[in-house]
Amino acid sequence: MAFILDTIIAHKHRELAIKQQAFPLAVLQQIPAFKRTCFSLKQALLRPFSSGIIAEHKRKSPSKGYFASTRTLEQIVTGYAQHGAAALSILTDMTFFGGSGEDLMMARAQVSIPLLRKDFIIDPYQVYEAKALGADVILLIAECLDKKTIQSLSALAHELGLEVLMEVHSREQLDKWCADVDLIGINNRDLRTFEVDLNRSFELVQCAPPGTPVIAESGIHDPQIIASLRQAGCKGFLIGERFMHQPDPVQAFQSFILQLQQTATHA
Ligand SMILES: O=P(O)(O)OC[C@@H](O)[C@@H](O)c1c[nH]c2ccccc12
Repeated sequence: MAFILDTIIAHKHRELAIKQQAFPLAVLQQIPAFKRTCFSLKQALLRPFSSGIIAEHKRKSPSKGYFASTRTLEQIVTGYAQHGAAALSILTDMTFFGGSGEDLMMARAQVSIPLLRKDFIIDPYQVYEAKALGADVILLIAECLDKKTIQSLSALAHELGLEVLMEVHSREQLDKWCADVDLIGINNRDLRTFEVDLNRSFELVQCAPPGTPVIAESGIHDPQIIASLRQAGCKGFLIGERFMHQPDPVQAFQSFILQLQQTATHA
């Protein structure tokens, strides 16, 4: 059986062909968001007293199915921003994660903090699209891309004023880093087996290129672990399920932030 990641990428190629026909580049470039000035995720994470939390809007996942949240995207993103999220991650993949470009556009209309377009980017078209939908940062998953492609997609992102988050899951993938990569994400979840191991972040943060802030991604459920990850050198913490799995993700986020503040003051 093919791994899910291979299935997703094959699907992205088909989706791309259809989208490029329906919305040619010239059309994307006419969308007002295409001309906006982006927010910097790098700066948001390095700001003193930043919570460092990048809260993710995710409707479902291939491993968990639909999440329990009963709130609208608008309620969720405004709540996260109001209660101290440093940035938001918005899933735009529809088939496997239930998201869409409209989700990103709706989030953009609600909040003025950095937005990460969470998708499987394999082609320049998707970088233009990210800008037109209102994103500030794109995700490049090292597992799916060779170094040359990471270089060219990152250079294009910078041309459009977007930042680049390169996601890795192994020491070797860090070698795909190039100067246009602004942030490193360490995914604790193996995208091939779905296994989660928080030690990935603790191990790989030590190997990250200096000057490129590191974000620990996936499987973070406990505010206490954030203090340890921070001590190890992580500047950002990408959290989805922990909140989306609650009927009221905003309330869950708020009490998480409170606990986080308490652990910080007792440290
Ligand atoms: O829901 P979690 O375990 O808190 O994880 C969030 C985020 O890290 C995860 O959704 C993710 C990380 N990298 C990805 C790449 C594609 C899709 C999803 C992801």
